[in-house]
Amino acid sequence: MAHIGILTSGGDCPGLNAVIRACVLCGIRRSDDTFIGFVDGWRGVLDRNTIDLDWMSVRGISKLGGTILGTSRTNPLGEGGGIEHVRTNLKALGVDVLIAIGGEGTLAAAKILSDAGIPIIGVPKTVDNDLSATDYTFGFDTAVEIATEAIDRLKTTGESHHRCMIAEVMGRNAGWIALHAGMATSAHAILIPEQRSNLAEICEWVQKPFRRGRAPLIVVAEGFISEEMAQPHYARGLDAFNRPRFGGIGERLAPIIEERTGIETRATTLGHIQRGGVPSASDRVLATRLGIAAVGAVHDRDWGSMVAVRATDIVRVNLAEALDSLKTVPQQRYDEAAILFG
Ligand SMILES: Nc1ncnc2c1ncn2[C@@H]1O[C@H](COP(=O)(O)OP(=O)(O)O)[C@@H](O)[C@H]1O
Ligand SMILES: O=P(O)(O)OC[C@H]1O[C@](O)(COP(=O)(O)O)[C@@H](O)[C@@H]1O
Ligand SMILES: [Mg+2]
Repeated sequence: MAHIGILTSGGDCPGLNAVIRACVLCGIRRSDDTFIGFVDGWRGVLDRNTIDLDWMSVRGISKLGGTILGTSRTNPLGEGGGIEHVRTNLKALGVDVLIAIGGEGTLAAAKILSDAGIPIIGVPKTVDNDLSATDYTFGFDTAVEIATEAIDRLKTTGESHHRCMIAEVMGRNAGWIALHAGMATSAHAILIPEQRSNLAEICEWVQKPFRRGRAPLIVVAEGFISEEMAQPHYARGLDAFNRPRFGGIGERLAPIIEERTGIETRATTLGHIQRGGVPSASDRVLATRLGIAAVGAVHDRDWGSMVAVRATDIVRVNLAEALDSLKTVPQQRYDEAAILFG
């Protein structure tokens, strides 16, 4: 029997609640574990702001988007925090082990705390699917579904008006959402951060389908950098961790494409819509399996590990392995998609 703390941190994504539910139900059934949830990620750890998580409080939440615990991008090691502060607060609350559900930022902080002797198990989450050591993260499938549905809609209005439509999707420095949603919607070009296409070839990919009587469709990832650009487009400054807040590359490209090709062009940024709403069935399943596996890791006292998916299996990896490098779109996956551009 263990007293387990759970937190969700970083950008939210569909499936977080399914992990929380699976952890709590599995822990209670398996070993009479007790649970508390930290409110708003690491912020709740620093402030000792918690809620009790029992059987009733997780009832029916698998299908809910967002996170019942709230989230934030608080740095537990930043101002007002620190390793000893975290250790003291967990001890005061009687927490034996912390399950941290987050992306590369959250898990980087978890790794530092774990190296300092604080028992932590990581669960990977992000719509961006950019975490190493796991084939997929929950939230990604739902984000791709939402983006695909939205882009299908952009296509019908684009076709009616004989316009070029640009759909901008999330993903930070990885092009996974763009690659998958772009392929699913038969985009005429998919622009991703991993590939520095130039404006001349982008315009060619727009003009070719237009000549065939089609409305050109471009799917662009928010972190895309064309050959002509010195850095990714961002106009909303930096976040608390000095990373650019992306968004707006589609709007930036639209007038350039319109001017060069003479084809009327409109851009739509899908933004946070991609992260909201109910998780897909497959994300619920993945999240539930990861939650069950996290409790397994707790009882094996496998501190500093992260549960992950490899093919169809749930495995455990070291947090260090997960943080080794960003998982970006490999050349072969891009080349495969690019055969159908234009
Ligand atoms: N390298 C790091 N070391 C320690 N803490 C980090 C690191 N990167 C990010 N964090 C903290 O974790 C928070 C969540 O990370 P973020 O990247 O925003 O979300 P995610 O966990 O979804 O990747 C950040 O706001 C920051 O405070
Ligand atoms: O919600 P915010 O703070 O505006 O951040 C937007 C960023 O969060 C994401 O949606 C998800 O990123 P994380 O998984 O790292 O939180 C990115 O695709 C996007 O660039
Ligand atoms: Mg992140």
